[in-house]
Amino acid sequence: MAKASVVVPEQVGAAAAAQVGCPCPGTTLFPYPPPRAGIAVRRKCLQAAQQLELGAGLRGGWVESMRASSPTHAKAAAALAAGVDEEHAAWMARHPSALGEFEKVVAASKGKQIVMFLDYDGTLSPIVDDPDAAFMSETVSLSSPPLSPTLLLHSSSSRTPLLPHQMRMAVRSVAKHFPTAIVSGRCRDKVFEFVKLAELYYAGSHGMDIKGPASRHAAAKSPPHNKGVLFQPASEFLPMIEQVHDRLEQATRSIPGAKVENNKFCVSVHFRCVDEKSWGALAETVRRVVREFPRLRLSQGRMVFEVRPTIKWDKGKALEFLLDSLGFADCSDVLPVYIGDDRTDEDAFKVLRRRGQGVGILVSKHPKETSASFSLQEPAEVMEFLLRLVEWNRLSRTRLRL
Ligand SMILES: O=P(O)(O)OC[C@H]1O[C@H](O[C@H]2O[C@H](CO)[C@@H](O)[C@H](O)[C@H]2O)[C@H](O)[C@@H](O)[C@@H]1O
Repeated sequence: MAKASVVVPEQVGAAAAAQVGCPCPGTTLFPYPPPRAGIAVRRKCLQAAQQLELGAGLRGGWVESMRASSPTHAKAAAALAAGVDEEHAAWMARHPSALGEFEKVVAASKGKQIVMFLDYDGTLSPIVDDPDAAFMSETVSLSSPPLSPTLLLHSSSSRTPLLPHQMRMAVRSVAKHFPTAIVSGRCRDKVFEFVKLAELYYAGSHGMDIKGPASRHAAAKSPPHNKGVLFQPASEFLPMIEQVHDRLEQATRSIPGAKVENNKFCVSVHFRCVDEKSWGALAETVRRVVREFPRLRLSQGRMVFEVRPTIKWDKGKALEFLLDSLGFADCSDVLPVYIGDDRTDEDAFKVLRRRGQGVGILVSKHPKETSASFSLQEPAEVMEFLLRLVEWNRLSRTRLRL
């Protein structure tokens, strides 16, 4: 089987890298150059995060790692080092904008079926303080007349703020053209409540809860062996997750701003609204509780601790499972496109790299270590990218018919 469809922007990056004096313009995998103190700071933070996961960190290490998950802190750390702009330009050379390199992305899909994988928080919805308020839509009913992708494309490219319902319309349009899955750390029901599109695949709890389209129309279009797909590799952990959730809620009650979220097969402990002075105490509390459950592990996302089963399952495995379910196991004529913003999305980016197949796009305004090939700055750009894909596919199909 030929697997030649991975899109790596080296050629694009090399010229730009030369311009900004990047020391290793030809590197292919994990090409992030470490020349500056800002990077060293983040590397230290990353090591601290790994220590945290292993449960071997010192209190200072945890707090550093918590700081690294806050863009404002990461930015401040980078600003301490000289040449922030240069660092950013070098990073962009490695991970060019998927909008700027749109033609290159779609060229890779020639003769292939695009399959879309979309993270939720920070990708389809902007990051907000209250996790229960990360809406895609709050004011416009689903019965509102749909906006055409072309209209949306024009309104989004003018950089006006996103209307709350526009992203849902963009995802709906994309799902009409390509099989589309939402892959989220949230529990499946909750992410469905936000997205509200029955025609999509949903992989909640970091991929540990996968379900196929609920709408009859979409289910009818699914491959026959995949109707009603439901996969829950961590179901035996349900009682344990309930227990750890209750323990964490009780143990963190005295820390103002801490919020524990039950995501069914995993638990999130948020510290976005916790005073930085209490971060050390919170990290220690969470770690103490998780130690009571040797079959659970601790990792970190964007200002959040994630507690989950030790099983070898993550967003990357979910991506592979979904490709298989869609009938693309061992196929060279498929181009998975994964868009995400968080550390947990790196598992999926790594799978694309390993398979040598697909397009990984990191959503970030700031340089980050990543296995993604391309970048987009924020959800508004994600929407623009989705709409361009729809428009491109519509035009290509029209051309084929002529
Ligand atoms: O995989 P994702 O869909 O990106 O989910 C990861 C976590 O996202 C949510 O938390 C994040 O977004 C919140 C709302 O913007 C923000 O307040 C929080 O600081 C972020 O970490 C969600 O609440 C978590 O349960 C997910 O695990």
